[in-house]
Amino acid sequence: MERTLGRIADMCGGRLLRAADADKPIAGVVIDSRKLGERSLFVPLGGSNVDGHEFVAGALEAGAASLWQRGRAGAPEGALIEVDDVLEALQRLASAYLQESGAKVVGITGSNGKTTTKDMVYALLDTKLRVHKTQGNFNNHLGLPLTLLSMPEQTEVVVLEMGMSDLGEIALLARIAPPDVAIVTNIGESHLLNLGSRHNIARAKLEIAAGTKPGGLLICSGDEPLIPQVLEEIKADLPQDLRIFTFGADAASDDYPIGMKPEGGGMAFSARSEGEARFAIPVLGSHNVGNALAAMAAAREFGIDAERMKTGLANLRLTGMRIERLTGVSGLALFNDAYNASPTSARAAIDVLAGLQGFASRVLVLGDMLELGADERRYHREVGRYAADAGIDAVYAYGPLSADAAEGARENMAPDRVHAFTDKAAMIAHLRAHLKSEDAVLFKASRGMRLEEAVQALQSEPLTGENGV
Ligand SMILES: CC(=O)N[C@H]1[C@@H](OP(=O)(O)OP(=O)(O)OC[C@H]2O[C@@H](n3ccc(=O)[nH]c3=O)[C@H](O)[C@@H]2O)O[C@H](CO)[C@@H](O)[C@@H]1O[C@H](C)C(=O)N[C@@H](C)C(=O)N[C@H](CCC(=O)N[C@@H](CCC[C@@H](N)C(=O)O)C(=O)O)C(=O)O
Ligand SMILES: Nc1ncnc2c1ncn2[C@@H]1O[C@H](COP(=O)(O)OP(=O)(O)OP(=O)(O)O)[C@@H](O)[C@H]1O
Ligand SMILES: C[C@@H](N)C(=O)N[C@H](C)C(=O)O
Repeated sequence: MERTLGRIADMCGGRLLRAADADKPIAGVVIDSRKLGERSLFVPLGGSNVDGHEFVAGALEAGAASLWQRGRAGAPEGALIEVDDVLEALQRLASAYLQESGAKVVGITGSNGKTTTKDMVYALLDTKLRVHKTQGNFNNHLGLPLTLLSMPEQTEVVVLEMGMSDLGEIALLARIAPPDVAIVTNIGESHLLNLGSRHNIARAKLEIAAGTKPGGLLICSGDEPLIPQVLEEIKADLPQDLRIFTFGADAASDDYPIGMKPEGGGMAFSARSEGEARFAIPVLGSHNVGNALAAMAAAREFGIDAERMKTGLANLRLTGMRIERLTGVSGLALFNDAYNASPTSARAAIDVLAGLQGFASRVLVLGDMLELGADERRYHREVGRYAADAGIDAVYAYGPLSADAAEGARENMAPDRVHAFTDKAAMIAHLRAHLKSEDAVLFKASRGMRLEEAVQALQSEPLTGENGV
């Protein structure tokens, strides 16, 4: 974003403290003073360690401009814009910049699949349009505005992940960036701790529908009964002429896969919406075919045809740690699905593992699934039982909650095939001593468990058992 400081003051609802700075050229917004340049606008935010205002004087000395919280003492001399609330000013600036750019908005929310679907929508639109997308997981009240402010001026479509962990959060994000196309991937159990019920998760997610532009398109799962139920409850809040397109497993939805099968390390499928065309995605899992159908529906809205869809999906570059296939030095097949976990995504991961062919053993390493609220132990036990019923050959459970997953697995697995740990190093040592190079191991846990550390260990260290190499 390039604007004069005076224009930025107008865009964010602030007051320029020195009129002489009105024509100062600004290129880019930063929230970390260690990354600014002389044409930056520094936005000082509070954090768990320090308040960014402590770095404003240094930013001005470096030639940058800065926001300043109205009423805060000690404002240094320099190119300052005084605002009522720094975070709100950042959000207003981002929204104003989006409106001035004229870019269309694809907003993506859901308990699981936001990042994956974002990457897919980006890959499809990028075959024809100038597209910008959320980097990593920057999907909240701070990440979304920063995504917008990093958007090139000529962007035609911006693809935004919209995350939440409480009611009202998606509504805020949709106010900052009202979607032309809104996607709700699924309603799972993520953040049940705050929301209390899946019904409330659905209400929180469908705030994106209420925030969509009149005549806009809502693309959502047709397999989730809570979605039509909540849409009926909130129909008075929905925009005029909202169009709804559903994707799901069968003909109960507007679109569904035909002839879906694992192929070449990913999935191949046709779609009811695209006739005889065959598509391929370089990632396993029927749930990722569902994500692809949602992404294709969004792309269709922007005139992307089947040939471009084939190209875009084939060239998909998926953000890491989403069933990411890796190989250990021993030749062991590793599937790193350790970015995050909830019961829905854990079951999806187990389905992928159970469907793998050509491996001596299929091993699940399951870490705790966090933020699930009062029923967390039951959810873990049910996932462990699900793994046993799916025919997984061995289950490693890591973390205090995963002890319940181990109990659930033992309901239908030999006890010597189920191992529970609270010490990551001990689990890694046991894995290295008992895995064979012909095995496949899938890792699944919430972000807070940092299970990727076990993936990295098995990727870089040899196996030590009698069959290890
Ligand atoms: C404000 C900020 O920058 N926070 C980040 C910062 O946090 P920390 O508390 O450590 O900051 P400090 O106290 O160190 O510093 C305060 C500020 O001062 C700046 N500063 C510091 C030193 C200096 O010399 N100069 C400086 O200018 C500094 O830059 C600070 O601004 O660092 C953390 C570690 O890197 C970051 O994690 C933290 O970022 C916060 C959490 C954040 O919200 N970041 C967004 C960009 C973001 O989108 N992060 C996503 C995670 C989003 C997420 O969790 N989404 C949920 C759903 C939504 C939940 C919602 N309720 C919520 O609250 O998020 C999901 O399930 O997906 C990400 O990074 O993945
Ligand atoms: N439609 C889906 N149904 C179930 N699980 C899914 C689905 N899509 C992705 N997943 C799984 O959920 C996990 C997270 O995927 P992804 O990062 O794309 O979702 P997200 O919504 O961005 O997650 P988070 O909210 O934790 O950032 C991965 O393990 C992935 O395999
Ligand atoms: C913080 C939120 N984005 C998240 O990832 N929560 C999971 C459950 C975790 O912290 O592990």
